[in-house]
Amino acid sequence: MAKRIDVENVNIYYSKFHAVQDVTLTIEPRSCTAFIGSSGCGKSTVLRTLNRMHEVIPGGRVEGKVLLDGQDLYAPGVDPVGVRRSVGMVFQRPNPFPTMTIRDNVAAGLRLNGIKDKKRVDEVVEKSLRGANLWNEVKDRLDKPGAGLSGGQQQRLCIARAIAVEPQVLLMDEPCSALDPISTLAIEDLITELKPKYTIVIVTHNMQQAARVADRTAFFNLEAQGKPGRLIEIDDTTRIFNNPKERATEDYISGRFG
Ligand SMILES: Nc1ncnc2c1ncn2[C@@H]1O[C@H](COP(=O)(O)OP(=O)(O)OP(=O)(O)O)[C@@H](O)[C@H]1O
Repeated sequence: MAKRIDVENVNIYYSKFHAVQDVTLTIEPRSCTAFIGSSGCGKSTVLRTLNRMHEVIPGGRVEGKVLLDGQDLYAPGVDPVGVRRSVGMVFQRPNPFPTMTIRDNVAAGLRLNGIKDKKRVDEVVEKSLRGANLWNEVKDRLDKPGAGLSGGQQQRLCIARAIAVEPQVLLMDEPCSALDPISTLAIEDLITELKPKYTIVIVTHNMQQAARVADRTAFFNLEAQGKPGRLIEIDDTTRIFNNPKERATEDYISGRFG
């Protein structure tokens, strides 16, 4: 189910602004890769090119290739909606559909995919909520609004919603930044549990978090304000944190910069 992602010579623009320059990297399946780096260096922008969300932004443009198990997501004729189905995304702020029940939040994507049979929908809802470690907390209130859950529960609901459609890749853009430490640990545990089945990419400002959950870490940097962000290096997380190849990475990791 999990797929390998190869990013090849990707340049990313917001209208005329060249936001990210010439990124080439590989993201391995059945593992978690963290994107770290100082504010504005393009981590979220790169993340959004992995499921063609960048082009939803007016003026958003991508050059280069993003291959999912060898298939270019940007090749002519590829349907971006299909791409977003196989490459799911969880955002910084939990964003359940506020008026929908917990059950309907998880089932939303299934219905869009044409799965309407109630028994089947209920099975997938339970499996997804169990997968997101939320089932025991919500099984007696599936018909209550998703907005009534705590922030941490809402974020796990969003993860359940994302995994319900069985994506091959899960992108997470600072998924814990709005959460308290206990909820953050719950999400980190969940990432560790999901890793064997998915390709996970997480943007995080929290270096301890990257060290805890990520097998590989990519460090991005800005040469100067107004210049495009660049990938400095990607390597095993232990290597990035203990023995990086590049001076800029070491400066960032040791807090001398950023
Ligand atoms: N919608 C947008 N329109 C125009 N420029 C944008 C837009 N979103 C981001 N940018 C610019 O692109 C660059 C990269 O932004 P991005 O949000 O990807 O960085 P980041 O590393 O994720 O930052 P942070 O850690 O602060 O979230 C920045 O210069 C930012 O101002």
